[in-house]
Amino acid sequence: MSTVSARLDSPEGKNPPQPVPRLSLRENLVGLAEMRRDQLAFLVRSVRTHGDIFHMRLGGLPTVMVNHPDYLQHVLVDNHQNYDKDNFLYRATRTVLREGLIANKGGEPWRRHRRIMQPSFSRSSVADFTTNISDLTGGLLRQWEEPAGRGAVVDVTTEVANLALRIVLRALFGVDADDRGRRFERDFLEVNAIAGDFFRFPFPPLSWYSPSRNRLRQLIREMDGFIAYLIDARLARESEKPDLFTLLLNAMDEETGTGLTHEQLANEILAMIIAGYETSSNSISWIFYQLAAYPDIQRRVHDEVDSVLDGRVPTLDDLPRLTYTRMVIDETLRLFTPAWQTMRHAVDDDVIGGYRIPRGTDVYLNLFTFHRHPDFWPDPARFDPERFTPEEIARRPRHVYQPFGSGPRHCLGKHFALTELHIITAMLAQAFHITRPEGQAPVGFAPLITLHPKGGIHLRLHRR
Ligand code: HEM
Repeated sequence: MSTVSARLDSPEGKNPPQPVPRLSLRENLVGLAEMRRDQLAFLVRSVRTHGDIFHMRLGGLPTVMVNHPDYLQHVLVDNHQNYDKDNFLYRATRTVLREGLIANKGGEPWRRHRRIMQPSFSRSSVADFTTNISDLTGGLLRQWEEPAGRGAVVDVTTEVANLALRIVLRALFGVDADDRGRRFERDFLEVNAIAGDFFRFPFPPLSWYSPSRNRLRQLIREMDGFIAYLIDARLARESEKPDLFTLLLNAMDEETGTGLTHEQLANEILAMIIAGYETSSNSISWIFYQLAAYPDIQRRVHDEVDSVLDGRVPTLDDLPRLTYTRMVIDETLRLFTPAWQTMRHAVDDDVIGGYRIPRGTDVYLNLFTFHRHPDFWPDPARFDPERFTPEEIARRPRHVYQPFGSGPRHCLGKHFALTELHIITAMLAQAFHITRPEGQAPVGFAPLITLHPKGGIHLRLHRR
């Protein structure tokens, strides 16, 4: 255990809080260059060298990185009132997502929107979406039969991104994505790359005029155009039952008696779509990749879906019995956490694990390094679904695993996403045996604002 973790043993208040250990000027300068070259390697090396809490310059800006479960619990849950999203990462993200739920700074505007949207994402509401998920997945699997028949390699990442976008649009707003959906995906991937670069090296500012900043503005305009098109399409027809769109449209602020403005509505829709398809589609890509990489694990998933489903399309009631499939999903979300980094801003002075956090500090939480913490995950880089048996889960402190975050700002779409991943993985396993193309180099990470497979995942499908 690192010396920094050991400090947790001394109760706060007994000893005066210490300043957070700082990287030297030289380490920060080397780090700035290394971060641009290979952000993940830099972060992994930094926590290995400096422990669970340290002050560093992230992209040149002062930040405190925390990497211990108790520290994340403190920031996200126990003292969450002291931490909002008025920080470097979310200020940059707000350029795209504006004041939608994910990037919203916090406080009453966030609470009000969360209250409005929460009921549509409860476990029972998600049940209504499952048929859409299995219908749309069935459609993609049918399309894949032809390339599978001739042994072709499929661009899984692109196809699955489109599937996840269509699922979120259909489930939440009742409309289908046409070619505009494909364009939106391409636009957002480019936005994600520009924003990821900016996070590594925040110059020039996003508001400046330079080729990449102009391009960003153009992409945002195109994405806004897509949202306007969706809203118009939705308004043009009656919905049989109240959907999220209707709820948002009719939402009233009890204090002022006013609803969401057109602009706020559009911002929420954009945020929901991006949150809803980007992270899920990356997860599905990585799940497929891991199944192809580990034939024994894939065989166990095949056996499970065959015995539980016996050829049927999975329903919500089947999911609790697809336990091994779920363990594969959980382990994939540990190692390939798509929403891999977040930040908070200390509103007031605080103490984390005996260290002083002055008001105004940006705190960086990185789930990529966190989910590889060697004190909690033996042989952390190894892919091993057995870590998620009920016994193993019970043996670990609860908050060492949080692909969906925790506290009041945890993922609104967690049940939606897990249901989606479970159904899609089970249906894929029913239909295909998947392999990696011969001689394919291992797929690396592209650390954008979300964590992508570099170059996408391409796999060979074989009909079962
Ligand atoms: C595997 C898929 C997903 C993962 C790993 C994921 C992960 C996360 C994480 C870690 C956060 C918290 C970020 C923070 O604390 O700063 C978050 C927030 C959020 N997620 Fe997800 N998410 C996924 C899918 C979804 C889906 C499908 C939706 C909606 C359809 C969604 C909607 C949201 C929203 C609205 C927030 C912001 C909540 C708030 O600030 O109140 N997510 N997600």
